[in-house]
Amino acid sequence: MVGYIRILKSRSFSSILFPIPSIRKYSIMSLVEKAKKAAAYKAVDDNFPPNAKYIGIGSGSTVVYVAERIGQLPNKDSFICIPTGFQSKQLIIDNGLTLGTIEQFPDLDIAFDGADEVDPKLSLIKGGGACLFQEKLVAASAKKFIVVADYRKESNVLGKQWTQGVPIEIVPNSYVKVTKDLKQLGAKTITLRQGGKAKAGPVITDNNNFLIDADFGEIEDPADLHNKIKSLVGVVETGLFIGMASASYFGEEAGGVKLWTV
Ligand SMILES: O=C[C@H](O)[C@H](O)[C@H](O)COP(=O)(O)O
Repeated sequence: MVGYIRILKSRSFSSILFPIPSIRKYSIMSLVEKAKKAAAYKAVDDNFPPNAKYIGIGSGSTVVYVAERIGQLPNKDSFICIPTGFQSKQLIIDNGLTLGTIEQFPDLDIAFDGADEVDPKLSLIKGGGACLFQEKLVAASAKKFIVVADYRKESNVLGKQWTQGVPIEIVPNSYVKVTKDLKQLGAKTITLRQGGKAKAGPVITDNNNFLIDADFGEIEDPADLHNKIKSLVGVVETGLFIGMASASYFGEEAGGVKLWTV
């Protein structure tokens, strides 16, 4: 949306139009950013276990605020943070937290992560940032898994808000076969995710794999769909996270934070 500022020149009363392309965009973005930050801070404040030793830190733009809040804790030297990918590792380092690996510490007290879409049973679509496999490994290793998101992620049925499709991590040379198999499963569109301006060719995940986005429309039975996709040869993991999260914090457009639990 392009806006304009009209400058009146006092002498001639003629006017000049200057484009202000981003004023509206900035105000919307700052609302979303505020919502993400509010959700992340509240999620950490409500859930961070006082004597926690091992913490999973997810990926994406909302988790940035989780790492920031955890980095403000006075006892931040007393626990170890386990990342879900490259960006997550940087967040841990940049916030002065102690970095560990999931191989060293496979039993986590809690993990925090973002989501692309959340339904009332706390089934999730994740992987919009191509990090789903390590995210699922970390979430599955945690006693408690908490989601942080903004209001755009709330949904009554998965596939309604996140319309670009279910992210699926696959072994690279299987993409033609998996694409055919996903068609058989009823996917409406199947896209091998591309790097866009940043890279000619497909996105490569932190695990050196490819990513497919498969749009199944509204997903009535996410667990069933996950199981069917997961059983295809070549599929490493799906972005459907079922029965893993215990709470989801949503920063609201009007301010405040909404909590969904199961
Ligand atoms: O691959 C990326 C992850 O699943 C993210 O947690 C997810 O895409 C949500 O990211 P954001 O907080 O930026 O919306």
